[in-house]
Amino acid sequence: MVSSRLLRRPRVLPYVCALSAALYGLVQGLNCTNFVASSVASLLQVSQRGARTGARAAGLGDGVQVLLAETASAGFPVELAVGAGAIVLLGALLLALKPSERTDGAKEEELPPWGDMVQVTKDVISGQPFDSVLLNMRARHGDAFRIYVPSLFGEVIVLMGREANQFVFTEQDKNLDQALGGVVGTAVSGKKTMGTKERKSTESGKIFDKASADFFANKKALARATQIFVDSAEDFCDQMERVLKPDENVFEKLWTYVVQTNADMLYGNGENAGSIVCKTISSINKEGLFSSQVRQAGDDLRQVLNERYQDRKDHPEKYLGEDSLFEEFFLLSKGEADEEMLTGLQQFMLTLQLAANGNQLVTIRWLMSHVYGDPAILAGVRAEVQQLLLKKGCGIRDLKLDDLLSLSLTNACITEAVRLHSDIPSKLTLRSAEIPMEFGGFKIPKGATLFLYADAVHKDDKYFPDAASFCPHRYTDPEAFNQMNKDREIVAFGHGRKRCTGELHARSQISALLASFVMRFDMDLVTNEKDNQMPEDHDGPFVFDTANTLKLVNLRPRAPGCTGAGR
Ligand code: HEM
Repeated sequence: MVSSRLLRRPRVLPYVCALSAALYGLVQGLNCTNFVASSVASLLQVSQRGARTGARAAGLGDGVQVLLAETASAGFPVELAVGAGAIVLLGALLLALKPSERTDGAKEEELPPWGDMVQVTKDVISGQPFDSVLLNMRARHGDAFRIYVPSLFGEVIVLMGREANQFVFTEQDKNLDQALGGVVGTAVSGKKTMGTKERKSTESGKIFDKASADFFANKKALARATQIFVDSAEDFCDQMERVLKPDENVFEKLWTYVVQTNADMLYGNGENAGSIVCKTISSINKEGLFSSQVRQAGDDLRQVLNERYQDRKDHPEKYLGEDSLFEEFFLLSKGEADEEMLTGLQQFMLTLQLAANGNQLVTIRWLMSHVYGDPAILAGVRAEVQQLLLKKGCGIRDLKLDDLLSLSLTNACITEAVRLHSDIPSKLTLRSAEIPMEFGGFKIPKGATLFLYADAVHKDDKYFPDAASFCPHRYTDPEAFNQMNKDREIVAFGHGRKRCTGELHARSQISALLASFVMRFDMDLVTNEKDNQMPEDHDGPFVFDTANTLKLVNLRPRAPGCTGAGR
Protein backbone atom coordinates (compact mmCIF):
# COMPACT_ATOMS: atom_id res chain seq x y z
CA MET A 1 0.00 0.00 0.00
CA VAL A 2 1.17 3.45 -0.82
CA SER A 3 1.95 5.60 2.19
CA SER A 4 -0.66 8.23 2.91
CA ARG A 5 2.19 10.63 3.67
CA LEU A 6 3.32 10.35 0.09
CA LEU A 7 -0.19 10.71 -1.24
CA ARG A 8 -0.45 14.00 0.57
CA ARG A 9 2.72 15.40 -0.98
CA PRO A 10 1.33 18.02 -3.27
CA ARG A 11 4.12 18.03 -5.79
CA VAL A 12 4.71 14.37 -6.38
CA LEU A 13 1.40 12.97 -7.36
CA PRO A 14 0.36 15.31 -10.14
CA TYR A 15 3.65 14.56 -11.75
CA VAL A 16 3.12 10.86 -11.33
CA CYS A 17 -0.31 11.22 -12.87
CA ALA A 18 1.20 12.85 -15.91
CA LEU A 19 3.72 10.06 -16.08
CA SER A 20 1.13 7.39 -15.87
CA ALA A 21 -0.86 9.24 -18.52
CA ALA A 22 2.25 8.94 -20.64
CA LEU A 23 2.21 5.19 -20.12
CA TYR A 24 -1.36 5.08 -21.24
CA GLY A 25 -0.35 7.12 -24.23
CA LEU A 26 2.18 4.46 -25.13
CA VAL A 27 -0.45 1.78 -24.97
CA GLN A 28 -2.73 3.84 -27.17
CA GLY A 29 0.04 4.39 -29.73
CA LEU A 30 0.01 8.14 -30.28
CA ASN A 31 1.90 10.10 -32.90
CA CYS A 32 5.22 10.73 -31.15
CA THR A 33 6.15 14.07 -32.68
CA ASN A 34 2.93 15.66 -31.51
CA PHE A 35 2.56 13.64 -28.39
CA VAL A 36 1.17 15.06 -25.21
CA ALA A 37 0.58 12.75 -22.37
CA SER A 38 -0.98 15.25 -20.06
CA SER A 39 -4.47 14.17 -19.22
CA VAL A 40 -7.55 15.79 -17.86
CA ALA A 41 -7.35 13.16 -15.16
CA SER A 42 -3.95 14.46 -14.15
CA LEU A 43 -4.50 18.11 -14.95
CA LEU A 44 -7.75 18.09 -13.07
CA GLN A 45 -5.95 16.88 -10.03
CA VAL A 46 -3.08 19.31 -9.88
CA SER A 47 -4.48 20.81 -6.73
CA GLN A 48 -3.16 19.30 -3.53
CA ARG A 49 -6.12 17.28 -2.38
CA GLY A 50 -7.23 16.40 -5.87
CA ALA A 51 -3.89 14.78 -6.55
CA ARG A 52 -4.99 11.66 -4.69
CA THR A 53 -7.84 11.27 -7.12
CA GLY A 54 -5.57 11.86 -10.05
CA ALA A 55 -3.20 9.09 -9.06
CA ARG A 56 -6.04 6.68 -8.82
CA ALA A 57 -7.83 8.00 -11.86
CA ALA A 58 -4.67 7.57 -13.85
CA GLY A 59 -4.40 3.98 -12.63
CA LEU A 60 -0.93 4.20 -11.11
CA GLY A 61 0.44 0.74 -10.44
CA ASP A 62 0.99 -0.50 -6.89
CA GLY A 63 4.63 -1.29 -7.59
CA VAL A 64 5.44 2.29 -8.53
CA GLN A 65 3.50 3.55 -5.55
CA VAL A 66 5.41 1.34 -3.16
CA LEU A 67 8.70 2.36 -4.71
CA LEU A 68 7.82 6.01 -4.26
CA ALA A 69 6.67 5.43 -0.70
CA GLU A 70 9.93 3.74 0.14
CA THR A 71 11.93 6.49 -1.52
CA ALA A 72 10.04 9.01 0.57
CA SER A 73 10.54 7.18 3.83
CA ALA A 74 14.27 6.77 3.08
CA GLY A 75 14.46 10.57 3.00
CA PHE A 76 15.35 10.97 -0.68
CA PRO A 77 14.06 14.03 -2.46
CA VAL A 78 11.17 12.22 -4.05
CA GLU A 79 10.28 14.95 -6.51
CA LEU A 80 13.78 14.76 -7.92
CA ALA A 81 13.87 10.99 -8.13
CA VAL A 82 10.44 10.79 -9.69
CA GLY A 83 11.15 13.66 -12.04
CA ALA A 84 14.42 12.22 -13.30
CA GLY A 85 12.95 8.74 -13.66
CA ALA A 86 9.93 10.06 -15.47
CA ILE A 87 11.93 12.13 -17.92
CA VAL A 88 14.11 9.16 -18.80
CA LEU A 89 11.07 6.96 -19.19
CA LEU A 90 9.24 9.54 -21.22
CA GLY A 91 12.19 9.96 -23.55
CA ALA A 92 12.27 6.20 -24.09
CA LEU A 93 8.55 6.20 -24.77
CA LEU A 94 8.76 8.97 -27.29
CA LEU A 95 11.50 7.17 -29.15
CA ALA A 96 9.58 3.93 -29.08
CA LEU A 97 6.36 5.37 -30.37
CA LYS A 98 5.45 5.17 -34.02
CA PRO A 99 2.97 7.47 -35.71
CA SER A 100 -0.41 5.79 -35.90
CA GLU A 101 -3.10 6.29 -38.53
CA ARG A 102 -6.12 8.29 -37.49
CA THR A 103 -9.38 6.51 -37.94
CA ASP A 104 -11.42 9.68 -38.44
CA GLY A 105 -9.62 10.62 -41.65
CA ALA A 106 -8.48 13.99 -40.21
CA LYS A 107 -5.07 15.33 -41.20
CA GLU A 108 -2.75 15.97 -38.25
CA GLU A 109 -1.61 19.33 -39.62
CA GLU A 110 -5.19 20.63 -39.82
CA LEU A 111 -5.98 19.82 -36.22
CA PRO A 112 -5.16 22.00 -33.17
CA PRO A 113 -1.56 21.51 -32.02
CA TRP A 114 -0.68 19.04 -29.29
CA GLY A 115 0.05 20.58 -25.93
CA ASP A 116 3.71 20.48 -24.98
CA MET A 117 4.07 17.58 -22.57
CA VAL A 118 7.49 18.51 -21.33
CA GLN A 119 6.34 22.00 -20.33
CA VAL A 120 3.21 20.65 -18.72
CA THR A 121 5.31 18.22 -16.75
CA LYS A 122 7.58 21.04 -15.63
CA ASP A 123 4.61 23.14 -14.54
CA VAL A 124 3.13 20.26 -12.64
CA ILE A 125 6.42 19.33 -10.99
CA SER A 126 6.92 22.88 -9.85
CA GLY A 127 3.58 22.64 -8.04
CA GLN A 128 1.54 24.91 -10.28
CA PRO A 129 -2.17 24.52 -9.68
CA PHE A 130 -4.79 23.28 -12.12
CA ASP A 131 -5.79 26.70 -13.47
CA SER A 132 -2.21 27.88 -14.01
CA VAL A 133 -1.26 24.71 -15.86
CA LEU A 134 -4.16 25.20 -18.26
CA LEU A 135 -3.58 28.92 -18.73
CA ASN A 136 0.13 28.31 -19.35
CA MET A 137 -0.87 25.88 -22.07
CA ARG A 138 -3.09 28.55 -23.57
CA ALA A 139 -0.21 31.02 -23.51
CA ARG A 140 1.94 28.51 -25.39
CA HIS A 141 -0.56 27.12 -27.87
CA GLY A 142 -3.43 29.56 -28.19
CA ASP A 143 -7.15 29.03 -27.74
CA ALA A 144 -7.24 25.49 -29.13
CA PHE A 145 -4.87 22.60 -28.50
CA ARG A 146 -4.95 18.89 -27.85
CA ILE A 147 -4.26 16.83 -24.76
CA TYR A 148 -4.55 13.12 -24.13
CA VAL A 149 -6.91 11.68 -21.52
CA PRO A 150 -6.10 8.05 -20.90
CA SER A 151 -8.90 5.50 -20.78
CA LEU A 152 -11.79 7.97 -20.52
CA PHE A 153 -11.61 9.90 -23.78
CA GLY A 154 -8.26 9.56 -25.52
CA GLU A 155 -7.58 12.65 -27.61
CA VAL A 156 -9.29 15.78 -26.29
CA ILE A 157 -9.43 19.22 -27.88
CA VAL A 158 -9.19 21.97 -25.27
CA LEU A 159 -10.87 25.28 -26.12
CA MET A 160 -10.57 28.61 -24.30
CA GLY A 161 -11.66 32.21 -24.60
CA ARG A 162 -14.84 34.14 -25.32
CA GLU A 163 -15.04 32.93 -28.92
CA ALA A 164 -14.73 29.38 -27.65
CA ASN A 165 -17.62 29.98 -25.22
CA GLN A 166 -19.70 31.33 -28.10
CA PHE A 167 -18.69 28.42 -30.32
CA VAL A 168 -19.69 25.78 -27.76
CA PHE A 169 -22.73 27.39 -26.15
CA THR A 170 -24.22 29.05 -29.23
CA GLU A 171 -22.86 28.41 -32.74
CA GLN A 172 -22.37 24.66 -32.47
CA ASP A 173 -24.63 23.98 -29.51
CA LYS A 174 -27.00 21.81 -31.50
CA ASN A 175 -24.15 19.76 -32.96
CA LEU A 176 -22.44 19.06 -29.66
CA ASP A 177 -23.51 16.32 -27.29
CA GLN A 178 -23.05 16.42 -23.53
CA ALA A 179 -20.03 14.27 -22.56
CA LEU A 180 -19.75 14.72 -18.79
CA GLY A 181 -21.63 11.46 -18.25
CA GLY A 182 -18.54 9.79 -19.67
CA VAL A 183 -16.69 10.81 -16.51
CA VAL A 184 -19.34 10.65 -13.84
CA GLY A 185 -21.21 7.60 -15.18
CA THR A 186 -17.98 5.65 -15.51
CA ALA A 187 -17.02 6.52 -11.95
CA VAL A 188 -20.33 5.51 -10.37
CA SER A 189 -21.17 2.43 -12.41
CA GLY A 190 -18.41 1.71 -14.91
CA LYS A 191 -20.66 2.75 -17.78
CA LYS A 192 -21.06 6.11 -19.49
CA THR A 193 -24.30 7.90 -18.72
CA MET A 194 -26.38 8.61 -21.81
CA GLY A 195 -25.59 11.84 -23.58
CA THR A 196 -28.32 14.17 -24.85
CA LYS A 197 -28.35 12.45 -28.25
CA GLU A 198 -28.71 8.92 -26.88
CA ARG A 199 -31.40 10.11 -24.50
CA LYS A 200 -33.42 11.27 -27.48
CA SER A 201 -32.95 8.14 -29.57
CA THR A 202 -33.50 5.16 -27.25
CA GLU A 203 -36.71 4.07 -25.53
CA SER A 204 -35.31 4.20 -21.99
CA GLY A 205 -33.45 7.41 -22.86
CA LYS A 206 -36.67 9.06 -23.93
CA ILE A 207 -38.24 8.16 -20.61
CA PHE A 208 -35.35 9.66 -18.58
CA ASP A 209 -35.38 12.70 -20.77
CA LYS A 210 -39.09 13.26 -20.39
CA ALA A 211 -39.09 12.47 -16.65
CA SER A 212 -36.32 15.01 -16.18
CA ALA A 213 -37.93 17.64 -18.44
CA ASP A 214 -41.34 17.16 -16.78
CA PHE A 215 -39.89 17.30 -13.29
CA PHE A 216 -37.83 20.43 -13.83
CA ALA A 217 -40.58 22.23 -15.76
CA ASN A 218 -43.28 21.22 -13.30
CA LYS A 219 -44.30 24.35 -11.39
CA LYS A 220 -45.98 22.28 -8.71
CA ALA A 221 -42.81 20.26 -8.18
CA LEU A 222 -40.77 23.44 -8.03
CA ALA A 223 -43.18 24.94 -5.49
CA ARG A 224 -42.94 21.74 -3.44
CA ALA A 225 -39.15 21.86 -3.66
CA THR A 226 -39.13 25.50 -2.54
CA GLN A 227 -41.25 24.61 0.47
CA ILE A 228 -38.76 21.83 1.30
CA PHE A 229 -35.91 24.35 0.95
CA VAL A 230 -37.35 27.09 3.18
CA ASP A 231 -38.58 24.65 5.83
CA SER A 232 -35.43 22.62 5.91
CA ALA A 233 -33.24 25.75 5.97
CA GLU A 234 -35.09 26.93 9.07
CA ASP A 235 -35.04 23.45 10.62
CA PHE A 236 -31.33 23.24 9.94
CA CYS A 237 -30.73 26.61 11.59
CA ASP A 238 -32.79 25.47 14.62
CA GLN A 239 -30.58 22.42 14.82
CA MET A 240 -27.40 24.48 14.49
CA GLU A 241 -28.57 26.70 17.32
CA ARG A 242 -29.05 23.65 19.53
CA VAL A 243 -26.08 21.46 18.72
CA LEU A 244 -23.22 23.48 17.29
CA LYS A 245 -20.36 24.22 19.67
CA PRO A 246 -18.58 27.56 19.29
CA ASP A 247 -15.42 26.05 17.81
CA GLU A 248 -17.33 23.81 15.40
CA ASN A 249 -17.35 24.61 11.72
CA VAL A 250 -20.82 25.11 10.25
CA PHE A 251 -19.73 23.58 6.94
CA GLU A 252 -19.05 20.21 8.55
CA LYS A 253 -22.79 19.87 9.15
CA LEU A 254 -24.03 21.91 6.23
CA TRP A 255 -22.95 19.65 3.41
CA THR A 256 -24.93 16.62 4.55
CA TYR A 257 -27.97 18.85 4.98
CA VAL A 258 -27.71 19.98 1.33
CA VAL A 259 -27.34 16.43 0.04
CA GLN A 260 -30.21 15.09 2.13
CA THR A 261 -32.48 17.91 1.03
CA ASN A 262 -31.73 17.27 -2.64
CA ALA A 263 -32.34 13.56 -2.11
CA ASP A 264 -35.78 14.30 -0.60
CA MET A 265 -36.59 16.43 -3.61
CA LEU A 266 -35.42 13.99 -6.29
CA TYR A 267 -36.14 10.59 -4.72
CA GLY A 268 -39.34 11.45 -2.90
CA ASN A 269 -40.89 9.37 -0.13
CA GLY A 270 -39.56 6.09 1.08
CA GLU A 271 -36.14 5.08 2.23
CA ASN A 272 -33.96 8.13 1.94
CA ALA A 273 -31.21 7.65 -0.61
CA GLY A 274 -29.49 10.76 0.75
CA SER A 275 -27.23 8.80 3.09
CA ILE A 276 -25.89 6.82 0.11
CA VAL A 277 -25.23 9.99 -1.83
CA CYS A 278 -23.47 11.43 1.25
CA LYS A 279 -21.30 8.32 1.29
CA THR A 280 -20.55 8.77 -2.40
CA ILE A 281 -19.49 12.38 -1.96
CA SER A 282 -17.47 11.61 1.12
CA SER A 283 -15.71 8.81 -0.80
CA ILE A 284 -14.94 11.17 -3.67
CA ASN A 285 -13.38 13.61 -1.20
CA LYS A 286 -11.38 10.95 0.61
CA GLU A 287 -10.62 8.34 -2.02
CA GLY A 288 -11.13 10.01 -5.38
CA LEU A 289 -13.79 9.93 -8.08
CA PHE A 290 -12.68 6.62 -9.50
CA SER A 291 -12.40 4.76 -6.22
CA SER A 292 -14.06 1.43 -5.44
CA GLN A 293 -16.02 3.14 -2.65
CA VAL A 294 -17.76 5.36 -5.21
CA ARG A 295 -18.61 2.30 -7.27
CA GLN A 296 -19.91 0.53 -4.17
CA ALA A 297 -22.15 3.50 -3.36
CA GLY A 298 -23.44 3.31 -6.95
CA ASP A 299 -24.33 -0.35 -6.39
CA ASP A 300 -25.99 0.39 -3.04
CA LEU A 301 -28.10 3.06 -4.64
CA ARG A 302 -29.16 0.70 -7.40
CA GLN A 303 -30.43 -1.73 -4.79
CA VAL A 304 -32.38 0.94 -2.92
CA LEU A 305 -33.91 2.24 -6.14
CA ASN A 306 -34.93 -1.25 -7.24
CA GLU A 307 -36.63 -1.84 -3.89
CA ARG A 308 -38.37 1.52 -4.02
CA TYR A 309 -39.50 0.90 -7.59
CA GLN A 310 -41.06 -2.38 -6.49
CA ASP A 311 -42.67 -0.66 -3.51
CA ARG A 312 -44.18 1.95 -5.83
CA LYS A 313 -45.65 -0.94 -7.83
CA ASP A 314 -46.98 -2.74 -4.76
CA HIS A 315 -48.29 0.33 -2.95
CA PRO A 316 -49.01 3.06 -5.51
CA GLU A 317 -51.34 4.80 -3.06
CA LYS A 318 -48.37 5.73 -0.84
CA TYR A 319 -46.88 7.88 -3.58
CA LEU A 320 -49.99 9.46 -5.09
CA GLY A 321 -49.40 13.10 -6.00
CA GLU A 322 -45.72 13.00 -5.09
CA ASP A 323 -43.82 15.48 -7.29
CA SER A 324 -40.44 13.80 -7.23
CA LEU A 325 -38.25 12.92 -10.21
CA PHE A 326 -38.52 9.26 -9.19
CA GLU A 327 -42.31 9.32 -9.34
CA GLU A 328 -42.21 11.07 -12.76
CA PHE A 329 -40.03 8.23 -14.00
CA PHE A 330 -42.21 5.57 -12.37
CA LEU A 331 -45.37 6.91 -14.01
CA LEU A 332 -43.76 7.31 -17.43
CA SER A 333 -42.32 3.80 -17.31
CA LYS A 334 -45.82 2.58 -16.30
CA GLY A 335 -44.30 0.45 -13.56
CA GLU A 336 -42.84 -1.84 -16.23
CA ALA A 337 -39.18 -0.83 -16.26
CA ASP A 338 -36.89 -3.77 -17.03
CA GLU A 339 -33.48 -4.34 -15.46
CA GLU A 340 -31.65 -2.32 -18.07
CA MET A 341 -33.93 0.64 -17.59
CA LEU A 342 -33.57 0.45 -13.82
CA THR A 343 -29.80 0.38 -14.15
CA GLY A 344 -30.09 3.45 -16.34
CA LEU A 345 -32.27 5.10 -13.68
CA GLN A 346 -29.73 4.42 -10.95
CA GLN A 347 -26.97 5.89 -13.08
CA PHE A 348 -29.05 8.85 -14.11
CA MET A 349 -30.12 9.64 -10.52
CA LEU A 350 -26.63 9.41 -9.12
CA THR A 351 -25.16 11.45 -11.94
CA LEU A 352 -27.84 14.04 -11.35
CA GLN A 353 -27.11 14.03 -7.64
CA LEU A 354 -23.43 14.57 -8.29
CA ALA A 355 -24.11 17.29 -10.87
CA ALA A 356 -26.52 19.02 -8.51
CA ASN A 357 -24.74 18.49 -5.20
CA GLY A 358 -21.23 19.00 -6.48
CA ASN A 359 -22.02 22.47 -7.68
CA GLN A 360 -24.31 23.27 -4.77
CA LEU A 361 -21.76 22.29 -2.13
CA VAL A 362 -18.94 24.17 -3.77
CA THR A 363 -21.08 27.25 -4.40
CA ILE A 364 -22.65 27.37 -0.93
CA ARG A 365 -19.38 26.99 0.92
CA TRP A 366 -17.67 29.77 -0.95
CA LEU A 367 -20.75 31.97 -1.12
CA MET A 368 -21.35 31.94 2.63
CA SER A 369 -17.67 32.56 3.28
CA HIS A 370 -17.61 35.54 0.94
CA VAL A 371 -20.81 36.97 2.42
CA TYR A 372 -19.78 36.52 6.06
CA GLY A 373 -16.26 37.67 5.22
CA ASP A 374 -17.45 41.03 3.90
CA PRO A 375 -19.52 43.14 6.33
CA ALA A 376 -20.86 45.40 3.53
CA ILE A 377 -22.18 42.48 1.51
CA LEU A 378 -23.58 40.81 4.62
CA ALA A 379 -25.42 44.02 5.54
CA GLY A 380 -26.74 44.32 1.97
CA VAL A 381 -28.09 40.77 1.93
CA ARG A 382 -29.64 41.20 5.37
CA ALA A 383 -31.30 44.43 4.32
CA GLU A 384 -32.91 42.95 1.23
CA VAL A 385 -34.21 39.86 3.04
CA GLN A 386 -35.52 42.05 5.84
CA GLN A 387 -37.26 44.34 3.35
CA LEU A 388 -38.91 41.38 1.63
CA LEU A 389 -40.15 39.88 4.89
CA LEU A 390 -41.53 43.24 6.01
CA LYS A 391 -43.21 43.83 2.65
CA LYS A 392 -44.84 40.42 2.74
CA GLY A 393 -45.45 40.51 6.46
CA CYS A 394 -44.28 36.92 6.79
CA GLY A 395 -41.41 34.70 7.89
CA ILE A 396 -38.84 32.73 5.90
CA ARG A 397 -40.99 29.59 5.88
CA ASP A 398 -43.70 31.46 3.93
CA LEU A 399 -41.42 32.61 1.12
CA LYS A 400 -42.23 31.34 -2.38
CA LEU A 401 -39.97 30.80 -5.35
CA ASP A 402 -40.66 34.24 -6.85
CA ASP A 403 -39.85 35.88 -3.53
CA LEU A 404 -36.50 34.12 -3.36
CA LEU A 405 -35.70 34.99 -6.97
CA SER A 406 -36.55 38.65 -6.29
CA LEU A 407 -33.62 38.91 -3.85
CA SER A 408 -31.34 40.55 -6.39
CA LEU A 409 -28.17 40.95 -4.32
CA THR A 410 -28.49 37.40 -2.98
CA ASN A 411 -28.89 36.06 -6.51
CA ALA A 412 -26.01 38.18 -7.76
CA CYS A 413 -23.90 36.64 -4.96
CA ILE A 414 -24.88 33.18 -6.25
CA THR A 415 -23.83 34.07 -9.80
CA GLU A 416 -20.54 35.48 -8.55
CA ALA A 417 -19.79 32.41 -6.40
CA VAL A 418 -20.51 30.18 -9.40
CA ARG A 419 -18.28 32.29 -11.64
CA LEU A 420 -15.36 32.07 -9.25
CA HIS A 421 -15.75 28.55 -7.96
CA SER A 422 -18.10 26.20 -9.80
CA ASP A 423 -16.95 22.83 -11.11
CA ILE A 424 -19.32 22.92 -14.04
CA PRO A 425 -19.24 24.97 -16.20
CA SER A 426 -16.24 27.01 -15.01
CA LYS A 427 -13.62 24.31 -14.60
CA LEU A 428 -15.01 21.65 -16.89
CA THR A 429 -17.48 21.62 -19.76
CA LEU A 430 -17.27 18.52 -21.93
CA ARG A 431 -18.76 17.94 -25.35
CA SER A 432 -18.65 15.42 -28.15
CA ALA A 433 -18.76 16.69 -31.76
CA GLU A 434 -21.63 15.15 -33.73
CA ILE A 435 -20.47 16.57 -37.06
CA PRO A 436 -17.10 17.82 -38.38
CA MET A 437 -16.59 21.49 -37.50
CA GLU A 438 -13.93 24.20 -37.42
CA PHE A 439 -12.69 26.50 -34.69
CA GLY A 440 -10.02 29.19 -35.02
CA GLY A 441 -8.87 27.83 -38.38
CA PHE A 442 -8.48 24.28 -37.02
CA LYS A 443 -10.54 21.26 -37.97
CA ILE A 444 -12.50 19.42 -35.31
CA PRO A 445 -13.39 15.95 -36.58
CA LYS A 446 -16.73 14.28 -35.99
CA GLY A 447 -16.59 12.30 -32.75
CA ALA A 448 -13.93 14.56 -31.18
CA THR A 449 -14.17 15.24 -27.46
CA LEU A 450 -14.05 18.94 -26.54
CA PHE A 451 -13.09 20.35 -23.16
CA LEU A 452 -14.16 23.98 -22.86
CA TYR A 453 -12.36 25.74 -20.04
CA ALA A 454 -14.84 28.53 -19.23
CA ASP A 455 -12.65 29.87 -16.43
CA ALA A 456 -10.39 31.29 -19.12
CA VAL A 457 -13.10 33.95 -19.52
CA HIS A 458 -14.58 33.87 -16.03
CA LYS A 459 -11.21 34.73 -14.53
CA ASP A 460 -10.08 37.21 -17.19
CA ASP A 461 -9.73 40.85 -16.03
CA LYS A 462 -10.71 41.98 -19.53
CA TYR A 463 -14.27 40.77 -18.98
CA PHE A 464 -14.43 40.86 -15.19
CA PRO A 465 -12.30 43.75 -13.88
CA ASP A 466 -10.35 42.62 -10.83
CA ALA A 467 -11.58 39.16 -11.75
CA ALA A 468 -10.22 37.39 -8.66
CA SER A 469 -12.36 39.46 -6.30
CA PHE A 470 -15.90 38.60 -5.22
CA CYS A 471 -18.04 41.41 -6.53
CA PRO A 472 -21.77 40.64 -6.90
CA HIS A 473 -22.45 44.20 -8.03
CA ARG A 474 -21.20 43.21 -11.49
CA TYR A 475 -24.65 41.70 -12.05
CA THR A 476 -27.03 44.02 -10.28
CA ASP A 477 -27.71 46.06 -13.46
CA PRO A 478 -30.09 43.70 -15.33
CA GLU A 479 -29.25 45.13 -18.75
CA ALA A 480 -25.50 44.75 -18.32
CA PHE A 481 -26.00 41.25 -16.93
CA ASN A 482 -28.15 40.36 -19.92
CA GLN A 483 -25.44 41.51 -22.31
CA MET A 484 -22.77 39.51 -20.49
CA ASN A 485 -24.98 36.47 -20.88
CA LYS A 486 -25.63 37.16 -24.54
CA ASP A 487 -21.92 37.56 -25.23
CA ARG A 488 -21.29 34.31 -23.36
CA GLU A 489 -18.89 36.06 -21.00
CA ILE A 490 -20.79 34.79 -18.01
CA VAL A 491 -21.87 31.20 -18.48
CA ALA A 492 -22.79 30.42 -14.87
CA PHE A 493 -25.52 27.85 -15.54
CA GLY A 494 -24.48 27.07 -19.11
CA HIS A 495 -26.44 28.11 -22.19
CA GLY A 496 -28.42 26.58 -25.01
CA ARG A 497 -29.66 23.03 -25.30
CA LYS A 498 -27.71 21.72 -22.34
CA ARG A 499 -28.25 24.63 -19.98
CA CYS A 500 -28.78 23.67 -16.35
CA THR A 501 -32.38 22.59 -15.94
CA GLY A 502 -31.98 22.82 -12.17
CA GLU A 503 -31.03 26.52 -12.01
CA LEU A 504 -34.26 27.55 -10.32
CA HIS A 505 -33.93 24.73 -7.80
CA ALA A 506 -30.35 25.77 -7.16
CA ARG A 507 -31.21 29.44 -6.68
CA SER A 508 -34.21 28.62 -4.55
CA GLN A 509 -32.26 26.30 -2.25
CA ILE A 510 -29.24 28.56 -1.85
CA SER A 511 -31.28 31.76 -1.37
CA ALA A 512 -33.45 30.08 1.28
CA LEU A 513 -30.40 28.86 3.14
CA LEU A 514 -28.57 32.17 3.00
CA ALA A 515 -31.70 34.10 4.00
CA SER A 516 -32.21 31.89 7.06
CA PHE A 517 -28.60 32.17 8.16
CA VAL A 518 -28.15 35.91 7.72
CA MET A 519 -31.40 36.71 9.51
CA ARG A 520 -30.53 34.60 12.50
CA PHE A 521 -26.82 34.33 13.00
CA ASP A 522 -23.52 36.07 13.21
CA MET A 523 -20.52 33.84 12.51
CA ASP A 524 -16.80 34.36 12.18
CA LEU A 525 -14.94 33.42 9.05
CA VAL A 526 -11.58 31.78 9.67
CA THR A 527 -9.14 31.18 6.83
CA ASN A 528 -5.53 30.06 6.68
CA GLU A 529 -4.49 33.25 4.92
CA LYS A 530 -2.66 36.24 6.31
CA ASP A 531 -5.06 38.70 8.01
CA ASN A 532 -7.82 36.16 7.52
CA GLN A 533 -8.11 37.05 3.84
CA MET A 534 -10.19 34.93 1.50
CA PRO A 535 -7.94 32.54 -0.42
CA GLU A 536 -8.11 32.24 -4.18
CA ASP A 537 -9.61 29.02 -5.49
CA HIS A 538 -7.10 26.92 -7.41
CA ASP A 539 -8.88 23.59 -7.12
CA GLY A 540 -9.70 21.48 -10.12
CA PRO A 541 -13.16 19.96 -10.56
CA PHE A 542 -14.54 17.13 -8.41
CA VAL A 543 -12.99 18.52 -5.28
CA PHE A 544 -16.24 18.76 -3.34
CA ASP A 545 -14.61 19.58 -0.04
CA THR A 546 -13.22 22.61 -1.81
CA ALA A 547 -11.81 25.37 0.33
CA ASN A 548 -11.63 23.14 3.36
CA THR A 549 -9.44 25.77 4.93
CA LEU A 550 -12.50 28.03 5.09
CA LYS A 551 -14.38 27.79 8.35
CA LEU A 552 -17.44 29.55 9.70
CA VAL A 553 -17.26 29.25 13.48
CA ASN A 554 -18.65 30.83 16.63
CA LEU A 555 -22.22 30.71 15.42
CA ARG A 556 -24.36 32.94 17.65
CA PRO A 557 -27.63 34.86 17.51
CA ARG A 558 -27.34 38.03 15.51
CA ALA A 559 -26.19 41.00 17.52
CA PRO A 560 -29.04 43.43 18.19
CA GLY A 561 -28.88 46.60 16.14
CA CYS A 562 -27.74 44.92 12.94
CA THR A 563 -29.77 45.52 9.81
CA GLY A 564 -32.98 43.52 9.99
CA ALA A 565 -34.62 41.73 12.86
CA GLY A 566 -35.20 38.05 13.24
CA ARG A 567 -37.23 35.72 11.11
C1 HEM B 1 -24.94 26.27 -8.17
C2 HEM B 1 -25.48 25.17 -8.61
C3 HEM B 1 -25.47 24.66 -10.01
C4 HEM B 1 -24.71 25.04 -11.09
C5 HEM B 1 -23.63 26.10 -11.15
C6 HEM B 1 -25.11 24.22 -12.20
C7 HEM B 1 -24.58 24.31 -13.47
C8 HEM B 1 -24.93 23.50 -14.51
C9 HEM B 1 -24.41 23.60 -15.83
C10 HEM B 1 -23.39 24.61 -16.28
C11 HEM B 1 -24.99 22.65 -16.59
C12 HEM B 1 -24.76 22.41 -18.07
C13 HEM B 1 -23.59 21.50 -18.26
C14 HEM B 1 -23.11 21.54 -19.66
O1 HEM B 1 -23.24 22.54 -20.35
O2 HEM B 1 -22.51 20.54 -20.05
C15 HEM B 1 -25.89 21.92 -15.74
C16 HEM B 1 -26.66 20.87 -16.15
C17 HEM B 1 -27.62 20.29 -15.38
N1 HEM B 1 -27.95 20.62 -14.09
FE1 HEM B 1 -27.10 22.05 -12.98
N2 HEM B 1 -26.09 23.36 -11.78
C18 HEM B 1 -26.35 23.61 -10.47
C19 HEM B 1 -27.28 22.98 -9.67
C20 HEM B 1 -28.19 22.07 -10.13
C21 HEM B 1 -29.22 21.48 -9.32
C22 HEM B 1 -29.49 21.82 -7.86
C23 HEM B 1 -29.87 20.58 -10.12
C24 HEM B 1 -31.03 19.69 -9.81
C25 HEM B 1 -31.75 19.73 -8.75
C26 HEM B 1 -29.24 20.61 -11.41
C27 HEM B 1 -29.62 19.83 -12.48
C28 HEM B 1 -28.99 19.83 -13.69
C29 HEM B 1 -29.35 18.94 -14.78
C30 HEM B 1 -30.46 17.91 -14.77
C31 HEM B 1 -28.48 19.22 -15.84
C32 HEM B 1 -28.42 18.52 -17.19
C33 HEM B 1 -29.28 19.17 -18.18
C34 HEM B 1 -29.37 18.28 -19.40
O3 HEM B 1 -28.38 18.10 -20.10
O4 HEM B 1 -30.45 17.76 -19.61
N3 HEM B 1 -28.22 21.53 -11.39
N4 HEM B 1 -25.84 22.46 -14.47
